[in-house]
Amino acid sequence: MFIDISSLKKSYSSGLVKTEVLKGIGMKLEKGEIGVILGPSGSGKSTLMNIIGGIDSGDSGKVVVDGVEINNLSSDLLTEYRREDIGFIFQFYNLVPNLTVGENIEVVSNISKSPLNIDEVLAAVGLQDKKRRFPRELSGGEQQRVSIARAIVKNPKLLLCDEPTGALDYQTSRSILRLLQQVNKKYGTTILMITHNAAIAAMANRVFKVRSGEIVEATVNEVTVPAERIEW
Ligand SMILES: Nc1ncnc2c1ncn2[C@@H]1O[C@H](COP(=O)(O)OP(=O)(O)OP(=O)(O)O)[C@@H](O)[C@H]1O
Repeated sequence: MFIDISSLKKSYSSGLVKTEVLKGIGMKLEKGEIGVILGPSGSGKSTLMNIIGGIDSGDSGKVVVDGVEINNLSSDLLTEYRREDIGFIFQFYNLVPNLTVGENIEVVSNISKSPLNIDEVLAAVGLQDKKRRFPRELSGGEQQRVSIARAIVKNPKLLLCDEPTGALDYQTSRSILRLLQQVNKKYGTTILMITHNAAIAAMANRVFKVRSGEIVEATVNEVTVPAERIEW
């Protein structure tokens, strides 16, 4: 099992008030699968994903990714895990505004142990002719493609996507989802994606419904739907 989480708990305290955000999460995803996390605002989706990505840590429970218990890693090893193994994609693309498309990808590839070729990655996201543009000269969908290229250039084991289509219109969203599916196929990258949009679940191998810090339903799709055929 590539991701194997059990009894994961996490609370945040402010003053005397303690809020339990994750109340004993259990979740499994196989290598090469696409998983979708669905749930209302504030249910704990981003907290869960941030713990899986080594940005945040759980209070108790086990989080095993590719055989490594990441809750026990030293801070140096956790940094290495985040840098080498995880690609992050967010709703707002977080590109560096004064670097070109090529340079935005290069800064990540430069610090990676076994990066993919930048031009190959740009071609994979359909932006080979935009390498010298700046982010402000691109549409939202194109900027998200750059952020996907930046995430995959390090050839991560796991791609974590937090509402990757949240800021995009319908057609652009579908093309981004299609691209993520293509990345999953081409590079065998395991993908875990948060969304509010239940229709997107059809493209996933596994779907996790989160409510108030608990997984209330985990389903396996025997057949997945190509993103271009999903409608909402
Ligand atoms: N650093 C923090 N300190 C205190 N509370 C936090 C912190 N991060 C998250 N929370 C709280 O934890 C709860 C879950 O937040 P989280 O961002 O994980 O939810 P979410 O399901 O991703 O929501 P959304 O869909 O709106 O992004 C919320 O009530 C939030 O206010």
